[in-house]
Amino acid sequence: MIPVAEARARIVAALAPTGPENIGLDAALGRVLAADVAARRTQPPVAVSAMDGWAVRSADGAGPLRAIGESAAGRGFAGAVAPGETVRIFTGAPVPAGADAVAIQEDARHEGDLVHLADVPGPGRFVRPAGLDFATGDLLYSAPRRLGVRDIGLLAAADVPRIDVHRRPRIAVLATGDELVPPGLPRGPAQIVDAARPALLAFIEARGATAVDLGIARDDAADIATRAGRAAGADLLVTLGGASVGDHDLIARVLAGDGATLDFWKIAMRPGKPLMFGRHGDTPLLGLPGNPVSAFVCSLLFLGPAIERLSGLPGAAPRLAEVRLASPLGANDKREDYVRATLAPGADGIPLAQPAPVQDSSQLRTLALADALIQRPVLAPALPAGALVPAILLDQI
Ligand SMILES: Nc1nc2c(c(=O)[nH]1)N[C@H]1C(S)=C(S)[C@@H](COP(=O)(O)OP(=O)(O)OC[C@H]3O[C@@H](n4cnc5c(N)ncnc54)[C@H](O)[C@@H]3O)O[C@H]1N2
Ligand code: MOO
Repeated sequence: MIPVAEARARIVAALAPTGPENIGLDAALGRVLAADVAARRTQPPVAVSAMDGWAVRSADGAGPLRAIGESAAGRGFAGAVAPGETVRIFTGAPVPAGADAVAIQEDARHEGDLVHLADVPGPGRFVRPAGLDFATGDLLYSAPRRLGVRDIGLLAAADVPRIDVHRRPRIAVLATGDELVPPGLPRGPAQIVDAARPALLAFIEARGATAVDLGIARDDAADIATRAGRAAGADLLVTLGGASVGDHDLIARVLAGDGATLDFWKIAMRPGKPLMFGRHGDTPLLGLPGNPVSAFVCSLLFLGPAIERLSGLPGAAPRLAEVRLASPLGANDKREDYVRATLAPGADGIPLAQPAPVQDSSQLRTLALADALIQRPVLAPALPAGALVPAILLDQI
């Protein structure tokens, strides 16, 4: 059994980022930049007003000033403002030559051609200078970076309609087990519903990769090998189940006979001990345990970073937050433990974590209703209620 951090490091080190592709901004959300991006324009392109009011020369004082025209957004005033003059101006409109400030209309009285100011703006007041946000050639982003909603806005503003991003990783998923039947189909009395594969497919899509569903293989060497063969060309093959040592746990044996090599098999973690990693032909292979909670926790701790790495990012461990135990926890053994817990608001702002009383790795309900996974390091001592512990928050997952 190797430690969790070492397993993750070995997985990430064995994977290389996918190559670049050029895509439109409309498809950019969640994608990872493969090249730096510079602004292709200056924003704002000229000095513009931040308010509706009057463009003035601040040195003119309260006036009265003579109104000589109008500057609207997208349609500036062609002339210049001479001493004693003003131009009606609106938010986003170019500040005319000669003017150096804007008086907001609430502070101005307009009678015929004459404008009186109740409050005289200082130089630059309510003027957005050219390039306030960015200028042509400014480096906006260094690759790699996963693009969020705000990034789409900035790229659009910078007139960058297309970008180079890493190709979406293609992750092939193969479930195994004679007992598995997809949801909604007829089942024999000892059969169960395949729950881990739909969850895994959803996890992959949620992480910005493309899931390639290879279905459910029977506990049969030929079926497993045939289906695994269809993963050729994928960036990663993820198997589900059959990872342990039982007579019907065939993944390691079948794939080894089919040209797979294993880098490691079994990690010091609960749930998720029988995790395996290696290669099947040219395709990296991640073997997840079949217990659905184990499969999810392994996805979170290893597949997530693997997808990140394939996407061009570093492949970091999930972030840990601090929570406070609502009840005591026993001492831990040699396996790093991830304990399902619900969270309640704590008096001091630190959430109070209540571990589920039973932590069996078959129980999807306690997983779905959990708010956090408390991390228990190897050989952690027993802890009383009130102790602070690290946890992965599940609210975004
Ligand atoms: N003698 C030992 N037995 C087991 C060990 C061990 O070290 N020695 N490890 C245990 C641990 S820990 C785990 S985790 C499981 C992992 O086993 P497998 O990866 O071989 O998974 P299966 O045997 O195929 O299935 C385990 C369990 O999960 C159910 N399952 C499988 N796939 C799905 C699915 N897609 N959806 C829902 N449920 C699924 C399956 O029916 C089994 O109940 O091994 C322990 N045994
Ligand atoms: O690791 Mo298994 O995942 O303990 O049930």
